Parts: sequence; C-alpha cells; structure tokens
Amino acid sequence: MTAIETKDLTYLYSRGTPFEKAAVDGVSVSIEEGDFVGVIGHTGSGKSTFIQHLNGLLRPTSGQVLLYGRDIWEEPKKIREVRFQVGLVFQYPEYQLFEETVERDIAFGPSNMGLSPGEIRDRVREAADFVGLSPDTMQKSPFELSGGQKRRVAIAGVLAMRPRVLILDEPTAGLDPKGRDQIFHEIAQYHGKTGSTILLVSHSMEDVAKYAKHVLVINDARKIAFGTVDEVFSHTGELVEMGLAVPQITKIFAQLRARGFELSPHVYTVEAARRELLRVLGKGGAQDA
Ligand SMILES: Nc1ncnc2c1ncn2[C@@H]1O[C@H](COP(=O)(O)OP(=O)(O)OP(=O)(O)O)[C@@H](O)[C@H]1O
Repeated sequence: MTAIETKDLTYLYSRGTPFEKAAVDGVSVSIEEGDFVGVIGHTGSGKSTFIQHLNGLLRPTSGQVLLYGRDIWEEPKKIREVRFQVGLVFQYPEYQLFEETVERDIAFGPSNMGLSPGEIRDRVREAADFVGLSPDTMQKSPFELSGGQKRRVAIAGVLAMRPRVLILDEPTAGLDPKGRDQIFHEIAQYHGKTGSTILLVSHSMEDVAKYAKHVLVINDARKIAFGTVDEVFSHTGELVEMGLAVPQITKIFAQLRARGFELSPHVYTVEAARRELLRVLGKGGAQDA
C-alpha cells in the first residue's frame, strides 16, 4: 500500500515574485507503507521544503500530496489530523521545544489529539523510554539540556503521537559520532518494532546506506533519482558531480558484487565489509584487515 505520494509537487517561497525559482520543482514520488527512505541532496537543494509538505506544514504552490491515497488538502480543516499521522522532527530541535518541562513537551502532541490523561501518561513514558530519557530528566526544562538530549525530547514528542509516517530532518546534525549512532539505532529499532514508514533527511551517506531501503536524491529542487540503496549509490559519477560523497560501504559492496558476492549493507559495518573484501581478494584474513 502506498503511504505517501507526491504528484508534480512544486513550491515557490514567494509566489508572484519575478524570476522566483521553485524550491521544489515538479517532484513526483511514491513511498510504500513500511519503507525507510533516505532523502539526500546538497545544502539548499530543497529537501526540507519537500518534506515539510508531507505533513501539511507547507501547502504546495501546485501539485499534490496524497496520504494513503487522499489529497491532504482536500479538506483543509482536517490538516491537523494529517499532522498527527505524519510526524515531523525538525532539523533544529529548538523550533519544536517550548514547554516548561520535558514531560509537558513530550505530552503536547498527544494532548492535542484529545487523548485521556492516562493514555497521555503512558505514551509519554513509552516515548521517553524509547529514546533513553531518564525519569529525572522529565521535570527539567528542555532548554537546560545538551544538544543530544534536546534532540531526544524533540523525537519523543513526535513518537508520542504514534505517527504512521515518521519524518526526521537531519536528526543527528551537530552530535558526536556516539550520539549519532545511538539516535540512528533508536530510529532503526522504532522502524523494526512499529513498521512505520520513515523518511530520513541526512547528509551522512554512510548512515543512509546502512539504514535506508530506498533513497530519494534531490538536486536543485528536482528529483534526480529514487531507487534502492544499491541502485542509487551505484551511480557514483552522478552523485560525485552533485557534490555528494558515495558511501564507502557501497563502493566495497560493488567490488564484492562484481566478484559474485551478494551482501546486505544493513548487516555489515564498513570495517566488516572491508575485511570480507580483503578475504575475497585473498589478501589476508579478518585479523589482517
Ligand atoms: N523560508 C524561506 N524563505 C525563502 N527561501 C527559502 C526559505 N527556506 C528555504 N529557502 C530556500 O529554498 C531553497 C531550498 O531550501 P531547503 O532548506 O529546502 O534546502 P535543504 O536541501 O533542506 O538544505 P539543507 O541541507 O541546508 O537543510 C534554498 O534555496 C533556500 O535558500
């Protein structure tokens, strides 16, 4: 079943301005329920503008966004319900946090959904546990937390709505490698546990290769490619031309595949794949790599 579809989606930030260039230009893409899609493209290519259409934060200048087959703007009064179904974690967590305590911040979405106090409490606890926020954090102000903790609160606030589609815009920007790995791990676990559809905007090609099933490439406001991780990352030349680094792991997999080995990037780290390649090439065992 198709979860989200865009048809010829186009957006101009200031309509009517002479020579205004579209920030999203005629993007059509269809994303199946349960997919994990990495959205990549250089800075300013239109990724954030594109995803902000998927939960109705922006309204298309032209074209359509369909959620489970229905145009989300068919009844503009119901756009709030779309936002409960399509959760968006912003690039900058500060844009999302505004309550006095972490607990109230996470409860904001479920409260707006009109759930009972008991249900809200359960969801807040579940979401906080999921992203590893300790109970003593719950009564703190979100603004006194570290960058990594703020991100966790922002993610928990969206998870607490139990969205069918979860969109994360650069959820690990500014974090150290450990914090980044933890957050990606939590997102992957959430995907595995709930089967939700996930769209992840990221500059980290390695992480997109590791976690996503499909990749959407946006360049200069347009869709350049949409395909599996292997399909998209095998077009090394085009990606390099766009200023995007091809993940090391996909280069290694390409070499292994050329030698008849089929491996999945989802179960291999770069180091393990490199060791495998060296073994296949007869250049030593695991301990030598
Ligand atoms: N609020 C705004 N008003 C006017 N133009 C904007 C606004 N937000 C973004 N733009 C422009 O729209 C284009 C696409 O920006 P967008 O933020 O969607 O790109 P992006 O791929 O998400 O970039 P990044 O990777 O840096 O987050 C850019 O040219 C940007 O300058």
